[in-house]
Amino acid sequence: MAGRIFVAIDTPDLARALAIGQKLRGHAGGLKLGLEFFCANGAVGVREMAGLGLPIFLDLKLHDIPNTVASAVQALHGIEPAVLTVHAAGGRAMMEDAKAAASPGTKVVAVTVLTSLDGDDLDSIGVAADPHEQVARLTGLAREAGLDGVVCSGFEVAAARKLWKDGFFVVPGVRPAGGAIGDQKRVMTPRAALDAGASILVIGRPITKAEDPDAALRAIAATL
Ligand SMILES: O=c1ccn([C@@H]2O[C@H](COP(=O)(O)O)[C@@H](O)[C@H]2O)c(=O)[nH]1
Repeated sequence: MAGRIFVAIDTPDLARALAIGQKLRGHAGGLKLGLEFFCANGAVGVREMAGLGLPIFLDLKLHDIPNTVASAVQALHGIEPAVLTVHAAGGRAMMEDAKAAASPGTKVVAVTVLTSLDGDDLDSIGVAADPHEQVARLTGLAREAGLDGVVCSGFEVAAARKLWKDGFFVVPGVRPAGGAIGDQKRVMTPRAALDAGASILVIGRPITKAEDPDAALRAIAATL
């Protein structure tokens, strides 16, 4: 079950990222690298992390006009991550072009509603739907665009999977029972998120900020 945990290595420091990745390589299902890491280290840093031998999830959350996103995805061909994110709010054409530009071995998944947002946040940016409705809407759009799956919270994943039985569902906003939530708002435990239908879990700080990240990962895996 630990193989379904992708650890978010959110640091601009390549040496630190490599050190954490090295500690986790025996138990993590993969490593997720985001904007913080990519802005500091680029493709060269991603290749170094890939050298640890774990699948790489490149969480760039691309969101721009279709041509720009497709060109950015094309520019990643030397990396070929296992998973790449775009924002579903970029629209159907953007998602179609992102998928068409990706390497065949890369799953392209769409972020629906960030797990750091709740209904009030959606309201404040002019989205009348609640997170549940908005995730369902964007999941349908991502499916129509030919993507491989979506990113959503554990609260929406069961309904999203009903809409897309063979979709790939990435669930961040995951915390062990009683763990600090930080900036996340729609949070679920790892066990509950898998039971609800997550394909993989993304977990960052509860593991990377622990004194012993591998022990923290194994403790979470033991709850699955
Ligand atoms: O809706 C989303 C999409 C992506 N993320 C990313 O997942 C990790 C979560 O890290 P934690 O430390 O476990 O909170 C982080 O890299 C986010 O960029 C997300 O949280 N929610």
